[in-house]
Amino acid sequence: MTARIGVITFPGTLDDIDASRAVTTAGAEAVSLWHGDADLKKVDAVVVPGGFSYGDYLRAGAIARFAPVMGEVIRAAQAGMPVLGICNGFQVLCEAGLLPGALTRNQNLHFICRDQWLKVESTGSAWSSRYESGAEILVPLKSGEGRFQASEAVLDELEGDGRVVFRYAGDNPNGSQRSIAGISSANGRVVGLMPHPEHATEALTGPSDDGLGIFYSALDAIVKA
Ligand SMILES: NC(=O)CC[C@H](N)C(=O)O
Repeated sequence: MTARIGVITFPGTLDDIDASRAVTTAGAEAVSLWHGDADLKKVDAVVVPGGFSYGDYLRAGAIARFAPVMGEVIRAAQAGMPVLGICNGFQVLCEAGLLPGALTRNQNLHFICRDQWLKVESTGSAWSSRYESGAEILVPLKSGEGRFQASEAVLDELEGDGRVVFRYAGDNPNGSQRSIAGISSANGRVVGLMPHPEHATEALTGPSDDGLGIFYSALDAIVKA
C-alpha cells in the first residue's frame, strides 16, 4: 500500500508545495495537513516544511508550535511516527520540544541563500537510512536563523548517541555549534535539518537530486514500523 506522508501548511509556510512534490517523487502519497486542524488524516509520517510560519513573529517557530495540528504531531511522534522538520520546520520541532537545542540568528546576521555541501554523519535515523555513512550531498540552504545552539552537555550527548545526522561540509555557513546541520530524536524517528532536501530532487533543476534519499528513507521506516 502506498505510504501516506502529511505535509503541514501554516500561514507563512512556503515550501509545502516542493515538500509534497518530493514526497510524490519518492513514491509516496502527499497529504495536505492544515495548521488549524487537529487531524493527521491517518498519515504514516509528517513533514513540517520551511518558510516563515506566522511571519516568524516572536521567534521562528515559536507560534507554530502551538497550532492545533502540532498537538497531534507531538502525540504521534511520541508514539514513534517519523517526523521531518525542514528549516522553519526544524525550528518548530525544537520549539515543540521534539528536538533539543535552538536555532538562532546566523552568526553574520545575514540571511544566507546558497547551495551547501552536507556530510551524512548518521544513517541510523528514519530519514537518513538510504544514504551511505560519510556521503556528501549538495542541497540548498536558505535561512536567517540557522545557527544551531545547545549546551555542551546536550551537544556531547547528540554526538555520543549518533544523533548528529547532517553536518556542514567545508566552511560553517552560519556559526552552528560543531557545524551541526541536522539532528535526530533519541529514537531516530524525528529529524530536523536546516538545509532543504525538498529543493534538490532533480538534476535538471539542480543543484542535485541528493535530497531524495531523505524521503526514500522514510518509506523504509514506514514499511519496517
Ligand atoms: N527557509 C526557511 O524555512 C526559513 C526559516 C526561517 N524563517 C529563517 O529565516 O530562518
